Formats: sequence, structure tokens, C-alpha cells
Amino acid sequence: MRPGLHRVPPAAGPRQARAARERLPQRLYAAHRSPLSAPRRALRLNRAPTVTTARTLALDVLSRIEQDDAYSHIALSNQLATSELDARDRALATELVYGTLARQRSIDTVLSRFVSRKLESLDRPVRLNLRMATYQLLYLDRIPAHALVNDAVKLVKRACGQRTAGFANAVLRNMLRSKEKWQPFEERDRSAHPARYLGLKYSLPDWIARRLLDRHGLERAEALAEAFAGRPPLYLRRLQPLDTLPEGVSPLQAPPGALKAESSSPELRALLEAHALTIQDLGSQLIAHYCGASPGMRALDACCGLGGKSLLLAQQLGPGDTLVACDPLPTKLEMLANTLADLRVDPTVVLREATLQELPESDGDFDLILVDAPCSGLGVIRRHPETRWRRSPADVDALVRVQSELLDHAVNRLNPGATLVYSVCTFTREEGPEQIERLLERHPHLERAPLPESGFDWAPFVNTLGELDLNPRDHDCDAFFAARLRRTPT
Ligand SMILES: C[S@@+](CC[C@H](N)C(=O)[O-])C[C@H]1O[C@@H](n2cnc3c(N)ncnc32)[C@H](O)[C@@H]1O
Repeated sequence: MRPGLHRVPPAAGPRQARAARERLPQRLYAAHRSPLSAPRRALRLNRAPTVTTARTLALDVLSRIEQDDAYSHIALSNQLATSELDARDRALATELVYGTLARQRSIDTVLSRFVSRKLESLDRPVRLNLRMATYQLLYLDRIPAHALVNDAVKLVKRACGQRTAGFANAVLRNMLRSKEKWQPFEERDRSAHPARYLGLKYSLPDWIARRLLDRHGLERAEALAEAFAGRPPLYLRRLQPLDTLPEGVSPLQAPPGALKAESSSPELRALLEAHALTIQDLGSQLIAHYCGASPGMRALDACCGLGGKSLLLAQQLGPGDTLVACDPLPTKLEMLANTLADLRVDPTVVLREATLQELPESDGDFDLILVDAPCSGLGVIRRHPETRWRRSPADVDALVRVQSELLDHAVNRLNPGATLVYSVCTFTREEGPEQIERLLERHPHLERAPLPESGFDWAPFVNTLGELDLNPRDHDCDAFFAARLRRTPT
């Protein structure tokens, strides 16, 4: 272990710790599991295909996501790690997984016009094959239609036999002949039933479409829904000085150290492995800068997770300073410890395996606290498209309660004049601006804090209250909300 890095054992006994953790519903809590805890189970298709192709790999991943509640990015990266597909096929498999998940509602609407039974009653390999083939027909024009239909039918035959393959063939050939039925939404719904229109066109559950409409009105909600349906760029952050950047990687104007890559490459993967670079969305980088950490501060990253933001805070603090990074999930802290061990950072970093509620008094109070709270995650649905089908309005309500409890605990640990930054990767009003309004009402000694001196212009990223309000349409990054508050000096 490097000097300056202290791993601290859990603060509370197992029963106490479990009780604190149980305040967050297990399903939502697990949504932040680290890649290390991904289940590595065997293929579940009826018969294992003999040769792995982009489509068989994508189907296997889709099957795990549906059957095991796996997370798309984890299931896909596990499969790609053990496959020998070339770069082109890896890209196609990735496109098929994310596209089929992201467009699922639109796909199923069209597909069900050609299948007389309920789609849920079809065997999984048939349903997933039909879904993936429909995705390619509706949204990808570079793959010849007849070739992809033949391929889908062959895969159904291998998984379910000749008779079912005949059924899949009939469905897809019928679809090929009836292009007039390929539009999932009705144009007239745009004004009459805007939530359904957005939901069917951009493949969102109605309740999420309604949240966008309530907050932004139809024009802007549609622009945002369209942006959320796209694929996200690959953003990186420089962790260590580099003489040259890999091909296809270029620096952004702001914030400092932010990079954008055209695609992955072996050279890039080697730099990530060596912790010279890290993958981090532009929005997440901006939030870390928005904290305004500087030498002389005692800082707390209260929900540090894998430590995307802790690393930047650690790089901004000085020798003799302390950063406490706290999270109840040990696998995440282990990954953060591994990264920190490869970096030169000045402050002492204390990794605390605990909930914020369990953080011992002896850790003291802080000049800066970041609460990057568990949230509905709707701002990152481009990266985790299955999230939109797994969340419900009741989850948002439960998370709002968890967030306000975390914030109240954080407020109690602020030194006079200290800064509190609250952030979430979602766009619901309740988890964002309303959470802050209620916090300010509950704690009269809190006030809004000015923007930090970060060496770049904050204007493109903040609203009139100085809150970070990021989205894929205006900023080409995930949707994040963050607010910066200050405890009054006395
Ligand atoms: C949005 S994620 C944090 C992401 C992280 N800050 C980053 O930049 O990579 C929220 C984190 O909160 C943690 N968490 C959940 N309940 C918590 C609690 N009561 N106290 C502290 N952390 C909690 C989860 O384990 C999860 O890692």
C-alpha cells in the first residue's frame, strides 16, 4: 500500500451496517454494483452456438440481461473479453446490444403487428432473435435485409428447431413485404397524446416521457428524447502526464484533462489498464471540477463508488490534506484503491467502507463534501439503456427519501463556511432542483455558493441559479444535475 492511502475497515458491526444499507431498496442499491461483482454464468440459450459471431454474442448478452437482470455494460464487456471477434464484429455486437435494448418499445410495437401471439409468450431465443432482426431492419441501413433475415432464421433453427425457424421466417418475410407498418408511432399523437408519441417514437416508458414533457414542454422534450436515443461519445480523463495521445484521442477545450476518443483501440486499452487514462463522462468530470477542491481543504466524497470524482479531488488537494472516500460497497473501494496505488497524489486518502450514516465521528468535519447520491440514473440511459425498463415512479420516490437523508447527514458534517456539492445523474425535478429547494428550507444556515475558480468558463454548463444542468443535447454528455451550497461562516 502506498504511503498516504489508508484503507479503513467497516465502521459498524455487520448487523448495524446491514440496517443502514437496507434503507436503500436492494434492487436500486445493486444498480451501482461494480463490474467485479458481475455474475459469470454459462450460456443460457437452448443450444450453445458452435461459432461466436457478432450476432450470437449479442443474443447471449441480451439473454443474460433479460434472464439474470444483468447490466448491459457488464454483460457485454464480460463477453467481449473472452471472445476473439475482430474490431468490426465487436462494434457490430455492441451496436446490436445497445440498439435493441434502447429501441425495445418501438421494436416490440412494430413486431407485434406481425405476430399473432403475445411477444412475451414466445420462447426467449425466438423473441430476442426477432427483436434484434427488427432492430436491424428498422434502424440500420448498412446490413442487407435478406442477409440479416436469413441469419436470424438460422439462429432460431439452431436454438429451437426447424418448426420454430419456419415461424420466424414467416414473421420476418411478412415484415419485409409490409414496410408501411414499420413506423411505431402515430404522427397525430404528437399533439393529442404527446407522452405516448414520445414513448413510441423514442422508446421510453410513458412515465419517463411525461417527466420530460412536464419539465420541458413538447419541443424541448422531443429534442431531449431524440438525444437520449443516440449513442454516447467515449470520454476519458488524463490521470498521468502523457507525451503523446493515442490515435483518434483528442483534448476537449474544457475541463482540463478531458479527452474524447473516436473509438477504442489496443493502445488506448493499455493506457487505461496502466491508469494513465480513465474512462469518465464529460458530465462526471465537470461535477468533480464543480466541487472546487483546493489545497488546505479536508474533503469527503460521501458516495465515492469507483471513485471517478474522488481521483480528481485527490489530485486537487495538497500535501498534508485529507480526503475521506466513503462507500458501503467493498468491491468498488478495492478498484479505487488499485487505481490510487498507481497514482501520485499528495493528500492522505482514507477509504472508508461505510454508509455516510455510519461514518465515525472521529473522521471529523469537512471543508468540502460531495454527495454524489444514488439516483434513478435516467441521465445515463444512453450507456445503460435497460435502466428505462427497470425503473418506476415509486423508485424515484424511494430515492428522493434516501437522497434527502444523505444530505441531512452531510450537512451535519460541514465546518462553518464549508461547501456542499450535491449531484445526481438524472433529470427528474424531484431528485434535482426540488431536492435542493427542500434542503435549503430545512437548513436555514445553508446558502447557494458561488461558482469555483476552475480556469474555464462555467457559463455553457450552468443555469441562472449556478446549478449544473447537463444533458446530451446541449452538452453531448450524460444528463447530470448538481448544486453547490455553502454553510454560512457563523
Ligand atoms: C452515483 S453512485 C456514485 C458514483 C461515484 N461518485 C463516481 O463518481 O464514480 C452512488 C454511490 O452511492 C453509494 N451509496 C449508496 N448508499 C449510500 C450511503 N448510505 N452512504 C454512502 N454511499 C452510499 C452506492 O454504493 C454508489 O456507489
